[in-house]
Amino acid sequence: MEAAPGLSPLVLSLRSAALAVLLVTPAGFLAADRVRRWRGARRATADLLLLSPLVLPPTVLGFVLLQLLGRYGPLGEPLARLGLELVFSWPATVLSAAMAAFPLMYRTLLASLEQLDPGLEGVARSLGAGPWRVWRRITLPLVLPGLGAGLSLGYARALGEFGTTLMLAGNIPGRTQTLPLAIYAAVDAGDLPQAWVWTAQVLLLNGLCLALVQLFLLRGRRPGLEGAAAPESPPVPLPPAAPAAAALVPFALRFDLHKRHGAFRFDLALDTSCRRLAILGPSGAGKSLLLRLLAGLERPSAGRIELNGRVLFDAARGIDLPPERRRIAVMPQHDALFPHLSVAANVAFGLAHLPAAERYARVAAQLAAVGLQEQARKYPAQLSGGQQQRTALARALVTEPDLLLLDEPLSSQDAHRRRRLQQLMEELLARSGVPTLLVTHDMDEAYRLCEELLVIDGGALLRHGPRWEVFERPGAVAVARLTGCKNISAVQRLGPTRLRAVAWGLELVTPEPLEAWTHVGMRANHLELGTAPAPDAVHHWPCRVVRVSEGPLHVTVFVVPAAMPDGNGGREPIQVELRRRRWRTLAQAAAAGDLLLSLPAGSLLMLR
Ligand SMILES: Nc1ncnc2c1ncn2[C@@H]1O[C@H](COP(=O)(O)OP(=O)(O)OP(=O)(O)O)[C@@H](O)[C@H]1O
Repeated sequence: MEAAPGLSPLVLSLRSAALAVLLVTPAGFLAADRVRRWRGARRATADLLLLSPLVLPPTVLGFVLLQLLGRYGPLGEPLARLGLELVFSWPATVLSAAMAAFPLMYRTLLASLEQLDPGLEGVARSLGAGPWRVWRRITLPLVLPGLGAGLSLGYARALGEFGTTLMLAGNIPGRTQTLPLAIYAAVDAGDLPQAWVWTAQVLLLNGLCLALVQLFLLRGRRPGLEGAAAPESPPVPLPPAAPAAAALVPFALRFDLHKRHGAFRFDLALDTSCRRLAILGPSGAGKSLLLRLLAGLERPSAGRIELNGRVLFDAARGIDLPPERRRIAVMPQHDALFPHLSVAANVAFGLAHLPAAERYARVAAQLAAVGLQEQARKYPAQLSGGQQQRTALARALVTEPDLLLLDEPLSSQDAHRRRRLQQLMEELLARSGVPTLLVTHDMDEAYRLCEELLVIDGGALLRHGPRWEVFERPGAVAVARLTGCKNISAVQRLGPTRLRAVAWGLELVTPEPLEAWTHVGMRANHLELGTAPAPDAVHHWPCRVVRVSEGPLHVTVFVVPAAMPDGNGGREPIQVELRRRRWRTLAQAAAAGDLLLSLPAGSLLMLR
């Protein structure tokens, strides 16, 4: 344990600081990785404790350590019995330096870890990577610049440690006299030239460390990967569709999930064999939470998940397969591509278990399927938004998962790109036959891409059924609204099949007895405007236009029944959606007040 007498302060300092940062690196990593997942009081307390060596006077820290580790201290005594005496020996200089370096290492790593896209690690797990591989291939490379900066800062701080070292290790020349102590001793002895020699060494070393910090911080910005984003490439010509082999494999998803997040309760059960299911719901309904629970990225408090007969989770039987064993791929809202890996490496990430030749062939085929062969060597930051989405889709599909979870995959795209990506997605999903759960706010997307709709709100099921049925018979006001019905009114019962729609002051005859219905709805694009009643109209009313909102293709016309006074008596206007061309032919009649509003047969939604 004892250093050979006569070691120079420079060597002693370099050694203590190096051993100190070696000690605090894993500790700082573990602490930062743990604390980044905490919030609130737990987080604040941990931060306070872990950063305290930074703010406590070093002599106070040294004194406390001396009391703990001294020969008669609560830790020193058992150590002494083992023949280990820490105080006033060179290991005490290492410990003192470690106390100084730890908070800087911890803080720098925490900042780096918090800058990581939280979706990356989850996506990597869902692609079959275990926690260790995720750490090695994703987390570590991405926090490497932060780690480098933390090491340099910690080393610089450890080199300069004085107060704690003096208290705990003493100032023993050749054994515990590090550079700061040597400067103090030289000044004390009036040997200023010697003090300057040591000072120059400290300044040089610290300067080097700080230069390294800057270098690492610059590397953290990865200028090499931030080339100009590519312009959107032309539409992808897909080869003729081959029959989807995977579509022949029967699909069955059964779950009954329960989870609480504070006041939010999630209780949802489903049994489906539909290969394309869209999940609709307002913001905060629990859509993303459902995907996280299914993928194993969050643990339900109770329940069961069964996919194609495989039990993925069963709280009662203590089964909880980790995400990498569920064969459920996730594509989150913001594609979560691994920024330090090329397009090809991103796509290959989930194929690590395959021999290189097969992996290469599968990646090449998948890149061709999404039209990205030319971009294989590029990094995500060099791609356009649409290309990034295609890469994320390719990365998920290439693993041939049993289930693909798409969380608003196109929400960040502009309208033009969105339509093209939608088409591509429709083709790819049909061709691959991979069963898909799609979370979306876009009704059109849900209808085009999926066969069944699941409507949820407040963590509970509102409606589940084939898409046409949910659209045509939504049943509940919330479902009608969520599926885009813009005209909804409470009703007043006038007879078994007669009612007044209160919001519009209109009398209506219903196709079925009123029963428990409390509201009616009329979809804007089902209603018709014209100078004569529509041929299949069950109701028509003279109406007056109160406002027109023009889109590039469609026009929303707000009308009120003509009989109503100006200002429509506080009643709501009815929205009618028409193609622009059709509206142009009606403009004159609208100006003359000759318009009729028609409700075609079968268009009245009965709601409760
Ligand atoms: N880790 C968490 N801690 C606390 N609350 C959470 C957590 N995860 C989800 N919640 C709560 O659960 C509810 C559902 O969240 P979720 O993200 O699933 O909504 P969503 O339907 O996907 O909404 P959006 O459409 O806006 O993405 C929200 O009220 C949210 O505050």
